[in-house]
Amino acid sequence: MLISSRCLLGKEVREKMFDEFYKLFRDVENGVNMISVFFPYIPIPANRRRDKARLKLIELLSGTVRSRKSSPSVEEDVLQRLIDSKYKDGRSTTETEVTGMIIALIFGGKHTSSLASTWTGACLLTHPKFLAAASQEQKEIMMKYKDKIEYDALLEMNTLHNCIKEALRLNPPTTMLVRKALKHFTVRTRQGQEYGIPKGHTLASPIIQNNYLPYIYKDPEVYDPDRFGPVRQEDIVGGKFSYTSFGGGRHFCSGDAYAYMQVKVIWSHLLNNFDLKLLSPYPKTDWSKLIPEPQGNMMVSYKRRQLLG
Ligand code: HEM
Repeated sequence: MLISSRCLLGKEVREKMFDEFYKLFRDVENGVNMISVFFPYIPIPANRRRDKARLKLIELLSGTVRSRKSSPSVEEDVLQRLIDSKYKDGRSTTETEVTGMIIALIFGGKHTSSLASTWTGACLLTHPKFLAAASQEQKEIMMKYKDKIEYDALLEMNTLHNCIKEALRLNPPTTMLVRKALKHFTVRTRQGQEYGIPKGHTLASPIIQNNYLPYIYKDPEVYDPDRFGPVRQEDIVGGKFSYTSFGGGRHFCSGDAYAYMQVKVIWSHLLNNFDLKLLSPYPKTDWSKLIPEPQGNMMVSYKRRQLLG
């Protein structure tokens, strides 16, 4: 959330109202659960808190957007980009639109990225071979970049990238891709069966099943980041929609590069500065959550090494 608040929300939120924003955002998150997907306005306490918090968030962000719009200074963040954006017909974005988009971006990106970090940790700390490979890569890159985690350094972290990607294959934060058929079409399976999809029907594609297909991923249950390495490239060999943790097609996640960046910053810092050990077993998944997360607490012991930048 701290990273998001810097890059997406801007310095006003980060410097003046981070705690308040964070608390309100948590109330919004807690109001988005399985019940609220089916009954979004059912009058339960979580939904009441969610709606109250959303109104307050809008008030906070609108104030920031208004003062930016009337100020000559220009900030370097997503909030500013949205404020300065124009539609094809030349119309500027409104306060309400910018505020809504910022809340949607934080919503789409915060929980997913923090879970990606958690699952990456759970996978790395239970797979010494890949933990060693990721740590070795950090040593080499930090030596090259003189202990600074810079943008270019992050782009070179291919081993860590694949470790994150594989953690997300096994534990995708989004479970389903849902689409409405705008026209009738036919789907043919690998076995040659055909299914007609009538216009107007809703289709759900379960990411968790796509990511475990045995004809695409060798030993799909196994955590094996090397499957994405230059030799095997299982997701590319498997075809266009083989890896769907970030969706696919027109609505492919627009924050995927940013998400990898955030998780790499976190794990690069941890791998370089701490000796970590997972004390609890590899967590089970809590499927009751809209965005499935590790069940219970993950206990990690840490020993600080010499602190790098
Ligand atoms: C590990 C982290 C993330 C995962 C696993 C993830 C996953 C996804 C998935 C599966 C979709 C497609 C949804 C669909 O097709 O129905 C999606 C869309 C989207 N994501 Fe992410 N996401 C992540 C991080 C982020 C971040 C950090 C941002 C922005 C800051 C973001 C912004 C978006 C947006 C705006 C869309 C909608 C794109 C569209 O409809 O055109 N995501 N994401």
